[in-house]
Amino acid sequence: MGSIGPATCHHLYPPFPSDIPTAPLVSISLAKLESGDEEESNAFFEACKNLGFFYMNTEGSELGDKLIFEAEQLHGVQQEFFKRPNEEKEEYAREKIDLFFGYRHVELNIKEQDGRPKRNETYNMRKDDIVGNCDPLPCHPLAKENQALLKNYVYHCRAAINLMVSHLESHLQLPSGALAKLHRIEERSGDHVRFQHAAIQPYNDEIAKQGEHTDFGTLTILFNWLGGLQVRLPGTEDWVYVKPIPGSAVVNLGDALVKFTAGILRSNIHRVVPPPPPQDGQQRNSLVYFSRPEDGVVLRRLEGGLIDRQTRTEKQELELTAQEWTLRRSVGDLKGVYTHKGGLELRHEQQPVETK
Ligand SMILES: O=C(O)CCC(=O)C(=O)O
Ligand SMILES: [Fe+2]
Repeated sequence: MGSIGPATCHHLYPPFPSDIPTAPLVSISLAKLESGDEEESNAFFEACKNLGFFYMNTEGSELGDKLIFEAEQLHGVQQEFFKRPNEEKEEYAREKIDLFFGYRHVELNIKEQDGRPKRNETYNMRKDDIVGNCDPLPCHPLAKENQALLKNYVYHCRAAINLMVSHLESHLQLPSGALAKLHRIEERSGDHVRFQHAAIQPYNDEIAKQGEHTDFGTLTILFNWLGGLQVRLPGTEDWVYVKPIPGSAVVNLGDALVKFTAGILRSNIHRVVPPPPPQDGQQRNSLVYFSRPEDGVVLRRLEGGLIDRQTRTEKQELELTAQEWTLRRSVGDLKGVYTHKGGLELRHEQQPVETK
């Protein structure tokens, strides 16, 4: 026991404060899920129903070690990427290459030392390009140079996701493969790796509100080196920080799993705000793997197992394919928050700046 996993660079940043309330995420051991540990699997399912967020502790798992090692490497790549001149990054702007994949920035009302507006930035890299499912979109040279790393990272994230999906199938008493067959890696989907960058900025209520969201897809694997992620605790209006833990990823569930399970599982509302002091003088980068059902999969309740015991609502929900759902949620008419029980809560005032 107590084997030392790959080194992380959390210690290079000021520490996360010890005197603020934090979100009560349970920690689920990847190694125990891999070995089929029943108690751990139950704890995992409870977390998926109750908060929709948990830590995935990678300790003692070979797959986990690979994920940590690669996430640290990609963290270095993203830091280098965001330092590149704006004009260079903008060559891969989503406006130029794709509605959803590519580089995007949002200018803030505050300026860098050189007088240019500060920006929050994202770079979405499509899984299908990385694993070779289609003709790739143009991509930044740094992504090209790190193609092998990105590919390994995608496969390892997907291995962890497939494992979690198989535990979900068994708890939901669905036939083995019922969810997995909607998420085949060789099929086109909205899965992507995202580099994310937030400039040093003061807390702004308006911006914080605009960023409130649920993720659209299946499972999200997130690596954070600084605080800033907040979840709203179920049944309250309280936003609390998620403390980054070296050696653990944060995993959260997306809307697709809520739809498939008629609300058994939870995609919890969350947002990103500036890191809490003493981390507030730092630029913040996070690394996200979003998994989504295959493009053609219609998002609606599945048949069978525990799902059949869920009440059927009168309200006719829109039945869209995963691809339509993502586009309409991100750049179309369905922006807002998908709630656990109540369906889509539209927020028309929300800018299409944060796509999940
Ligand atoms: O940066 C983070 O910590 C979370 C990002 C997030 O929630 C998202 O991109 O959907
Ligand atoms: Fe998110």
